[in-house]
Amino acid sequence: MVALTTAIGLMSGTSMDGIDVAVLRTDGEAVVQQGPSLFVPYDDAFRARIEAGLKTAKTIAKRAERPGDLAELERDLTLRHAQAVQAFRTQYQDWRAELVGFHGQTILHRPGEALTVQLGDGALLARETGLPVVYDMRAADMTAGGQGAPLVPAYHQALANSLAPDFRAKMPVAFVNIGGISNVTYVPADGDPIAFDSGPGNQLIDQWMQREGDMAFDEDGNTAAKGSSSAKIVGDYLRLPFFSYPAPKSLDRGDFSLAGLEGLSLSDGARTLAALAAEAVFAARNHMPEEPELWILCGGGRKNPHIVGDLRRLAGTTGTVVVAAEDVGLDGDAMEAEAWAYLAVRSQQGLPLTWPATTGCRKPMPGGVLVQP
Ligand SMILES: Nc1ncnc2c1ncn2[C@@H]1O[C@H](COP(=O)(O)OP(=O)(O)OP(=O)(O)O)[C@@H](O)[C@H]1O
Ligand SMILES: CC(=O)N[C@H]1[C@@H]2OC[C@@H](O2)[C@@H](O)[C@@H]1O[C@H](C)C(=O)O
Repeated sequence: MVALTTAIGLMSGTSMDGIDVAVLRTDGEAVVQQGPSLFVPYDDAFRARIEAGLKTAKTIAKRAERPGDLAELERDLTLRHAQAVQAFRTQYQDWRAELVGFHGQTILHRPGEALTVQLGDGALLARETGLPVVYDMRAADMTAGGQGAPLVPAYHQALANSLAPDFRAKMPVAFVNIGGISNVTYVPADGDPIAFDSGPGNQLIDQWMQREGDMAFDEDGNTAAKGSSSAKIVGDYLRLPFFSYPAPKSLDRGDFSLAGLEGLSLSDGARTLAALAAEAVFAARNHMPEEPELWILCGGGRKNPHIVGDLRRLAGTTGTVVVAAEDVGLDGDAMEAEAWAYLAVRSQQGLPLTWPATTGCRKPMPGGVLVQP
């Protein structure tokens, strides 16, 4: 009989809006059973501390350095994750977790310098929760020449293989995570997935709404609904060198900016950036060997009807179909946290987390650091 591990996954993404918690029971190969999930938001003050931490992090030259108040921020962030685990276990007592997969918070990502920094103290989390913790899952990939991101493709591949027969018949499929940054995973019928970061997701929209409208994000695309998009500005973004770099490739949060939108109204800016998010995802097909038959959307951007509508229109021009994760029986909010649970189990078993075609590593790479409580 296959041994199953029940693992909790914890993700604090580039949107810096809070902690996603999910639980999974798996053998590290096929997904066996997804459990419940929980989102624990950060308060505004803590979010502002992370934002400030991103600036401080720019001075980091070696990944263990914690200049300024980053050590204190790392401790507080870890304690918040411990509280999130506690809240989750109290709410879902039937799911007795044996392991935690801890992503932490990326504060710096410079793949060209083999430098990626995630705040998150695995040993402290293990002590606080009393559970073994796997963390620091990006570093090993970088030592093997990889981008250190994205890591979710291993899980996307397992999900693709567990789709209902109707959807499996649609291989190749592309999973699209529209978070702060968007990343795509192309899963062929046979062979390893191809993956890379595809461009800005919600991050520029969020920055625009915060700067111009004093709102955290464009909820349900309500602001964009009053505006129209500028094809010229979208085109200018798409001509930036990133889009023609070969895959695999990955992005840091600071790699795209709002420069170029000056003078636009709040609603025109929101609409233009939604169009950009959709075009950037669609442009990912330029790096795929075949047209995916199905695009499966996850992450917060699937709730912006303009991003989804534009992507549907674009996909329609190639006869391909766009669905939300929920349409194929998956949870588009919990998927990243689930992935961290899945990757933790793979890490514990010494299985690869990344492949040459997902991050550019020289050979399939295991990764992650296991700490006992
Ligand atoms: N109802 C909604 N309408 C429009 N946009 C939404 C909605 N809900 C969430 N979003 C967008 O989704 C973002 C959060 O997405 P998500 O949680 O997938 O990001 P993340 O996991 O932090 O990012 P990443 O995957 O890059 O690490 C929010 O910042 C917001 O821009
Ligand atoms: C360095 C880092 O944290 N990258 C994140 C970020 O957010 C989306 C995209 O950029 C992806 O590369 C990655 O997260 C996902 C979850 C991943 O590693 O698969």
